Amino acid sequence: MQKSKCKPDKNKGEPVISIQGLYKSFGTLDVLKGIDLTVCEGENVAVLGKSGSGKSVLIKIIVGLLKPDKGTLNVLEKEVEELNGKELDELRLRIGFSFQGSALYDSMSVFENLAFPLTMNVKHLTKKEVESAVEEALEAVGLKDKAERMPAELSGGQRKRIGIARALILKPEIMLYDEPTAGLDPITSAEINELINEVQEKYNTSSIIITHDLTCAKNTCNRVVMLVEGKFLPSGKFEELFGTDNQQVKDFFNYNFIQ
Ligand SMILES: Nc1ncnc2c1ncn2[C@@H]1O[C@H](COP(=O)(O)OP(=O)(O)OP(=O)(O)O)[C@@H](O)[C@H]1O
Repeated sequence: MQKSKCKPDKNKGEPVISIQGLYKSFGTLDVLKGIDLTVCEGENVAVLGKSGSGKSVLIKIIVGLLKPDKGTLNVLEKEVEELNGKELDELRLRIGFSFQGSALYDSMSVFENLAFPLTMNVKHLTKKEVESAVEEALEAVGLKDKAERMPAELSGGQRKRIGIARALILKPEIMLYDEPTAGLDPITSAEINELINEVQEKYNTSSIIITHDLTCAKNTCNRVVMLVEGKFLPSGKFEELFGTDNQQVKDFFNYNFIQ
């Protein structure tokens, strides 16, 4: 497959996600109707779209959890549809997923939550190596002192941070954030936005950030794409999209509060 070029940011590198002509339907419901998307190394891209527009379906296709009906999908130089189960698992280890609800194991301490994906996926690590990897991930999210806490003892913002630390523990090349600021107050949301930017800088991750939060999109993303009726509107910097004449974009922006 020919890779598309990245233009938006002069500092950004080669494409790490390249999607062309992607279609997905469920029965008579046509969700994705010819999606093209390129995400470059070190780039943060926000995917906006109203509820039910297909953002999660797109993410699931990217990580191989759903098969597209048509189209090509290249992730980290792998043609996803050609991978067998083992190869898909290997690819997924290079992708960090920050879930909307943080998805921590309630019966495990913060330390155990972070150590778990590491010991499951990397063989022959010493106890000391696991401890130092957990410590580094906790430090990256500013919660080094919370290793012994249980998830129930953390605030919503702290749980989000731990969820991000867990996604970072395997040093992913791509981060997928699903509504990273949902349910958080404006100050905590701003802290999470800052953390997303720190992760991008420190780990040089490329990210897709699914969000309804326009402040999050504005403050964390190099580029914004908007999913409308199964297709992406032309992408651009946040300000370009904000200033557009397109009525669907204007409606979306009018309905979503921006600070
Ligand atoms: N496995 C599935 N089987 C049938 N329909 C599905 C399946 N997964 C998603 N859908 C449908 O596809 C559409 C898009 O769903 P999706 O979860 O991607 O929306 P979304 O944009 O992420 O919404 P939200 O912002 O509310 O999370 C919805 O109508 C949903 O019901």
